[in-house]
Order: sequence, then structure tokens, then C-alpha cells
Amino acid sequence: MEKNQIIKLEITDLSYEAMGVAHYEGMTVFVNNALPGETVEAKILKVKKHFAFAKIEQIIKESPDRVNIKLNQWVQTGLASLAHVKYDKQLEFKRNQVVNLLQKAHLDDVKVGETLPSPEETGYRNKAQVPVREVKGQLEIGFFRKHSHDLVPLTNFFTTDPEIDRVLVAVRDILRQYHVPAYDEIHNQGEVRYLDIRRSKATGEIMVILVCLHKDFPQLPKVAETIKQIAGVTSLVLNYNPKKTNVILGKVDYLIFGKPQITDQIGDVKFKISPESFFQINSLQTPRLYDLAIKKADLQPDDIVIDAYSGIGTIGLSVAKHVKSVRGIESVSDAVKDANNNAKLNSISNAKYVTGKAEEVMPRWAAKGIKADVIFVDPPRKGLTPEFIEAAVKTSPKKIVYISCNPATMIRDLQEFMNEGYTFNQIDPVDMFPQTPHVEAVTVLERARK
Ligand SMILES: C[S@@+](CC[C@H](N)C(=O)[O-])C[C@H]1O[C@@H](n2cnc3c(N)ncnc32)[C@H](O)[C@@H]1O
Repeated sequence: MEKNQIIKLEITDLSYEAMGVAHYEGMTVFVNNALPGETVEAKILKVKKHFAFAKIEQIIKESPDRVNIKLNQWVQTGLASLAHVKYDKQLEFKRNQVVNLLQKAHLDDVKVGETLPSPEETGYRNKAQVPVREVKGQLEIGFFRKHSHDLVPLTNFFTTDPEIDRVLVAVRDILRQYHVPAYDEIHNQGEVRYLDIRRSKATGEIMVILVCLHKDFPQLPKVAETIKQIAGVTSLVLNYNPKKTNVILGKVDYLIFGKPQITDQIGDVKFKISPESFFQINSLQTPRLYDLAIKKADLQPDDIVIDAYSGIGTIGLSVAKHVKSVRGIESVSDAVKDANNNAKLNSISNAKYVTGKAEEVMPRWAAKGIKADVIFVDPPRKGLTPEFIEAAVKTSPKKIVYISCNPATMIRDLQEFMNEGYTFNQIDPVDMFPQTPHVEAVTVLERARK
């Protein structure tokens, strides 16, 4: 097999990154955009020792699960690399990811629920982080083509709230109007690196963050004055990121106008969100995810609850009024400030959040003899650490509710808890990210022995 060779392939599977999988002369071939059941003519793009990457030249036999989207830019860019698959099949794909991981871990007897569908299949994102680059002499917003930093100009981001798309395009036009340069990442020059926009569905508030190379630039006063005129925009922040880095946000924010946070709501709890704080991006699906997690916790009025990896306290504050007390841990200090302020905002006096790494704070709490009845964990993709797990077990919780955006690390961690005398019998996938291969999942561990 060699680069540029054109071969006929039968697609038998879908990889966890949503690429079609085929086998050819002992090699595994990953075919962008191809679906199981399809026969395609594909061009080889890259050959490794045991596998290769290819792209479709022609579909010879099409899958009935294929959606023929008009523009396949979203698939090309990786922004929505499941957009060519019917929604019910996307849900099945996500459930299968969990089933396959459990099988690999020899945990075939664990039940996997049907994936909870998202109320919105497109336009669900309450936040967009969009690169700004110069393309053919013009400032453009868009998305990087998969595995590259080539910007594909876009104005419809498909999974983002259309109100955010409207503001993205308006801000792009203002930057063009005042000749603000786009960031040039090769020379670490220019000005605007990213547009980061958040919108609350509950209040309609919109925060615009310009991620810039400098703290200030000559056109900023005029740019700010014009952005203020965009309907719905309630604040403008300049995030200062001077480094040559792929990390999107710098460490310092300057409020240019408006409120320093936007206000959102989950159920009947209000949340103020600072620019650096994490907030679940699918507004209508988040309460359904939390309801599922909270139901699994089976909370009692006397329960002491730990909310680990708490963000702005969304889970802990949603349950605080039904339990004795809540303690939260989160590593981003702005998010912790938000969490404690959000407690006050909602007249909650039995919840307290601290800044720190969960894997460091939890062992300190355990050493002090702090006990918990229920622990909620909602870590980033890399999951928990052995130090965290060991300390969590020492607080002797009856239940540990695990919410995860990466079932692979979740299942690894669940096995650690099993070694410590906890059991679980079901995992429920929840679709927080339609049109993408990302899988969210919830489970509850119960203490089987002392
Ligand atoms: C998936 S988010 C969940 C946040 C929150 N539970 C929610 O539903 O909005 C994970 C959170 O963990 C925080 N985080 C990342 N690493 C951490 C660590 N080592 N210790 C504590 N928090 C951490 C992130 O800043 C983020 O707020």
C-alpha cells in the first residue's frame, strides 16, 4: 500500500473518532467520513506500519444511516465529525463506545442504558471559541481543518446557538471595518487570536471575549463602542495571551465594558459565570444530566456531600437545599469565587467551595477525618488519580456518582473503586455533544463492604 493509491474498501466499523474502519491486505485503514456498510473508492493519504489513513473518492454503496448534509465543512473541520450520521445512529454509536470499553475491561455484565438524546440536535452550544486568522488577505473566523492549523472560514458553526453565530459574524465585520489584524501564529504577531462568546439561554446575556496578543491595541476604543451596539451583547472582555502557544486563553482578563460575568440558570438555581470558569455547554441537556446524576445519588436530608471538580458549583448548589452540607473542590480560582458567590446569590448557606487540585485537597480532608455520604466527581477527560481515589474511599461514602466526558478513563477509575470494595451495575450515556463523537456518561458506585 502506498500514498495516493486508490483502492476499493468495505467499511466494517466506526472508530471512536468517527472514522470508517476497513481492512486491506492485513492493514487497518481509517477512512474519513465513511460509514459501516458502505463500499467506497478511497485514496490513501498516509501509511504507517500497521494502519493507514484514506479519504473517500467515491461512494459505491451508500449506508442508509448517512445524512447528506449540504456542506460537509463541519465534517472536514472536525467541528461536527458525526454530522453525516442520522441522529438515532449517533446515539447508538455512543452507547456502543461504552459497551466496547466495558467488554475490553471484562465487565460485560454491566448494563448500559440507551443514550439520553439531547433536546436540541444542532445549535445547542452556549459557547463558541473560534480562531481568527488571515486567509487570502482578509480577516476570517472559522475552524481549523482536522489535525492542522489551516483555517476553514465559516459563518454557520452548526452546533452553536445561532444567536452566537450572529454575534461572531458581527464582531468579525467590526474587526475588518477597523482593520484590526488577525493573529499570525507563525511569527507570533498580529492581534486577535480567538473570539470566545458565551450566551445564556435563560437570560439572553451575551459575553464577548477578544483573545488578543496585546493588552491593548489602537482600534480598541472604536471596536468596543461598535461591539456595544450589537443586540444582546452585555459585556466585552479582552483576554491577554502574549505567548506562542496552542492554549486558547491567557491568564489575565480586562473588562472593557459591561458585567464581569454572565448569569445563567439551571433548574431554579442561578449561576454567575466568569470568563475562565467551566460551564456545561449544552444548556437544555445539562439539567437532564444533573437530574439523572442526582437521582442516582438518592440523597437524604442528613447527607454530607462532596462536589469534586465542581466548576462554579452547579451540581453541589443544585442539591444543597436537600442535604445537610456541601463541600466543593475546584482548581480554577475564579470558578471557586463564582461557586461561593453563587451560593450567596441563591441564599444557600450550607455549601463551601475551596480552590485546589482535587487529588491534593481530598487526601488532606481524609487525613483530617472528614466523612462524606455522597461524592459527586466530574473530572476532565484524563479522569481521576490514584491519590484522589484512595482518599475518597477513606471518607467512606455510601455512594460515589461519577459523571464523565471520557468513558475510557471512567471505566479505568471504576475498576480502581471496585478494588476498594465498591460496585456498580449500570452506565448511562448522555448525549451532551450531538454531531460529535464525544460521549458523556453517568454511573453510581455503591459501597459493598466496609
Ligand atoms: C468537566 S468540568 C465539570 C464542572 C462542573 N461539575 C460542571 O458540571 O459544570 C471539570 C472541572 O474540573 C476542574 N479541574 C480540572 N482539573 C482539576 C483538578 N486537578 N482538581 C480540581 N478541579 C479540576 C476544571 O477546571 C473544571 O471546572
